[in-house]
Amino acid sequence: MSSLEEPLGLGDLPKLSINRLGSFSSPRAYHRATADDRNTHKYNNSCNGSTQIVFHGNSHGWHPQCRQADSSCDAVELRDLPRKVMWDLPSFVKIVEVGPRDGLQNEKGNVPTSVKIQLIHKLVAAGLSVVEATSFVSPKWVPQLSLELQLADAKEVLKGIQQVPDVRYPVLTPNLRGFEAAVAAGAKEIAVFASASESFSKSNINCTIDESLVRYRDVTAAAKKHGLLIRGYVSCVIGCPVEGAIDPSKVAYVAKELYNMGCSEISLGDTIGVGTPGSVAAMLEAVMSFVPVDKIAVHFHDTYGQALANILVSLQMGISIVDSSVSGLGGCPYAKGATGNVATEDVVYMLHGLGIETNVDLNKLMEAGDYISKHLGRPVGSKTAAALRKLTT
Ligand SMILES: CC(C)(COP(=O)([O-])OP(=O)([O-])OC[C@H]1O[C@@H](n2cnc3c(N)ncnc32)[C@H](O)[C@@H]1OP(=O)([O-])[O-])[C@@H](O)C(=O)NCCC(=O)NCCSC(=O)C[C@@](C)(O)CC(=O)[O-]
Repeated sequence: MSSLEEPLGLGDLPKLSINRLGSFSSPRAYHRATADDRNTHKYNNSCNGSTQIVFHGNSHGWHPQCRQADSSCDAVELRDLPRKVMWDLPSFVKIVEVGPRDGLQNEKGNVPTSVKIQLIHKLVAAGLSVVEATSFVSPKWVPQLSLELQLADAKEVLKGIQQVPDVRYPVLTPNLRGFEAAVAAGAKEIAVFASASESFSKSNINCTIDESLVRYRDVTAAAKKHGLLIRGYVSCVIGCPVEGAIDPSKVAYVAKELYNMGCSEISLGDTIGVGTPGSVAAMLEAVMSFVPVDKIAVHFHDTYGQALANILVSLQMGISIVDSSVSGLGGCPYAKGATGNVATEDVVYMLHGLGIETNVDLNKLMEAGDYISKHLGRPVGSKTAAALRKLTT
């Protein structure tokens, strides 16, 4: 695949060249089931993944039953289905808001520094505890004027934020020069960003994957010396605009290296948004062989409208950190055609609908979305916000 026109199907996935994990089940979910449930095999799935649920009509109505060779699995009551499908979900999800950086870096017109600062304040007021603030990258090394315009004021943005205790404001640093500038501006958390695609690594940060890892070893060592938290990104975890499908083992390799050099969170970016739940599950399975699940974040661009489905499958596999962008702002200046991140409002709406806590106030979040959309002169990019606004106006 050399463009965004064809979706990546499961059949397109390259073979894994690493050991696969046996199971996704989280111990939390097992504990959540009652002892009775476990004894009657309702939760402790004895069907070993070969189960098919079939529906049988009888005098009691429609009941799904497990169809399997050894028939050791009890019939499952229909009323248990929602619980069965949702049993592995976390009770709390931490949302990492990337709109002020990942979102605004792709805007063509200039966004004043004061608007960026105000946006960050509004996002924090909505309850978001991690807001990626800006990026200390080279203003010279950009394919579009947008990035230069949007990130030239990184220092002013970081200095201008009234930082709230217990809120994290990570900033992107591609090298030691960016790291030093970030520290001088008061950064307490940095993010390094590598790629699982050689082509994207070259176009984004002008070096090979291995060269970037050498560079990030210096940056992370310096960050640890300063006692800073470090986030690590892997881009193009499903597909690359040039190389097409990316082997999950490549993603796992880069994620493992970043984790081993001290990144406390590894964010897996579907930069061009081509992933579907099947390809995402295979990629996560590979990464989870090397990085603990509670250290993994998912970062979906919504180019093909797959982001919420991909988030759901990630949650089912035990992930509880999700990156998103208010009003779906963004794109990537190095990935032509890719749209913004999944909208934070839509993620919050889905999570709350699933009974998952986020500590985010959806109304206040929509105010932040209205604020930036108004400034950019366009309608809000969140379906949830658009629908709820229609109801209230
Ligand atoms: C990595 C480099 C610097 C290599 O770029 P290079 O040209 O190889 O670097 P260099 O060391 O040769 O420096 C070139 C010039 O830039 C200056 N320079 C060098 N570094 C800095 C710096 N930190 N801050 C300010 N200036 C800097 C440096 O001083 C020099 O200036 P000159 O000597 O010619 O006057 C460049 O390629 C770069 O900045 N890339 C960043 C690109 C970017 O920001 N991409 C978007 C973010 S990644 C993303 O969006 C994906 C993500 C994270 O969201 C996840 C996902 O969605 O998948």
